[in-house]
Amino acid sequence: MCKFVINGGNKLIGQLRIGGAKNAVLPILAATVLNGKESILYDCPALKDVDTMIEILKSIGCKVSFEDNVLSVDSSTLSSHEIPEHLVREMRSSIFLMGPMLARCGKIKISYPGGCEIGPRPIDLHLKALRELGVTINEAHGFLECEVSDLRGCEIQLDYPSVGATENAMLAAVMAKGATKIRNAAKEPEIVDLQTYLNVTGAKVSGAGTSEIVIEGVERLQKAEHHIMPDRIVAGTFLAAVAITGGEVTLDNVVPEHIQPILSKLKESGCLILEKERQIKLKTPNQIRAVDMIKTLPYPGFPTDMQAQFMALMTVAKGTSIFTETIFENRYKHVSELTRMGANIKVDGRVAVVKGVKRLTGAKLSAKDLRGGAALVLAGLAAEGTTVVDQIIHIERGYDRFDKMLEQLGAQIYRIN
Ligand SMILES: CC(=O)N[C@H]1[C@@H](OP(=O)(O)OP(=O)(O)OC[C@H]2O[C@@H](n3ccc(=O)[nH]c3=O)[C@H](O)[C@@H]2O)O[C@H](CO)[C@@H](O)[C@@H]1O
Ligand SMILES: C=C(OP(=O)(O)O)C(=O)O
Repeated sequence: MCKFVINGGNKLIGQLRIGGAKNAVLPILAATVLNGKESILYDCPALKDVDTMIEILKSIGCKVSFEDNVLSVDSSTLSSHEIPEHLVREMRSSIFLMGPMLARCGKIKISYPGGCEIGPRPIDLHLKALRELGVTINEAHGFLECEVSDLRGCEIQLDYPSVGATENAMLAAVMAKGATKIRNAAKEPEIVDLQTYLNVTGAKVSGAGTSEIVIEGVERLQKAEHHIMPDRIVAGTFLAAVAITGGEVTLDNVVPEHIQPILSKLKESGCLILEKERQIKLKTPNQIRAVDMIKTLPYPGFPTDMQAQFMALMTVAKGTSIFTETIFENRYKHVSELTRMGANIKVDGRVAVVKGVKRLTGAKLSAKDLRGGAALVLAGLAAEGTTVVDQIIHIERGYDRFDKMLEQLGAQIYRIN
């Protein structure tokens, strides 16, 4: 079992380049099935989830190569519509294969997806959208067997702006007969990145980034090259990591507009932020102040994927902060671990009250999920003494060379196999 060992107390100072976004590359990788040709993706992060998606693509006959953050997929050799269960169970994002496989082959057999334990994650909205496009879905023994002879454009009203359901519906509709309109669509920047990739292949998608997306079905798609957008959650995580240590940083390859809700809370906590076109500078004040309300919401609200890391920061802030997690039911698994370091946090249902303490102390901890695990590393960077975080397999689902990037800023962190 791999672990991070962190000797806390070093201020993080320096400059970093942020890589491509996990939540953009995963649906785009699934989308590469659609064109039946080559797709070349630049700035792909080397993540466990990306490896899993590559394994899935290979298992259904695609040719894939991945070197120096350039990923190439040739889906002309696609030969199977059955996605191996052990791979599907490794991550939630395997569900993104549904839309593209139905569009390309008219069928898919897939098990229910796995992923981090952050509360129930139903897929009813995905299935409802696919059914509206004409798909027949049989659910039995933990598997979904889906078939469609002709996908037909339709109007889809999402009951909730689910990121994944919006993307799956877009992917299925790209080659449907006629036009599809998705109402109450999620507005996350990663959906705009998916639209950009799809349109490079010749799809006709518009409206991503707003709550209404329109897809005019096309008959065939071309080969494509695309640069994956920068990871806004990785950027936010490094800003919080620097702030918790009282440091100073310049981040390159970030889109300030994508992380406004995070920047706004960092400013409230006293951090000085300077924004340029694709760069952010952060300087920490002598004492971080508590931010009274952090409520997670769909984009452009405060991202649930930054709740844990921001909570780590608030454990050493002056004053009391209140978190409300509105997206996932059980996304406070980092709390019991932070408490072992001396943090003062009380959870009642979806609300967590964090009273800042003077210092955290190093402890032996376990990462229970991706962002919660990253939050423990952040706390370890600020703590007195040594912190050991095990189960880092969760962290490595979403952070490419997390230890090396932190080390580049002056952290004392070691990865032990
Ligand atoms: C790969 C990826 O992009 N993952 C992100 C995506 O996950 P994901 O696409 O799974 O998140 P959704 O937006 O779908 O989920 C939001 C909420 O809707 C619920 N829901 C979702 C689908 C459904 O069919 N039924 C249903 O009830 C979920 O349980 C959750 O409570 O958005 C989340 C919310 O910003 C992020 O935390 C994840 O990092
Ligand atoms: C929950 C997350 O991802 P996923 O949807 O891939 O599990 C995340 O990125 O924080």
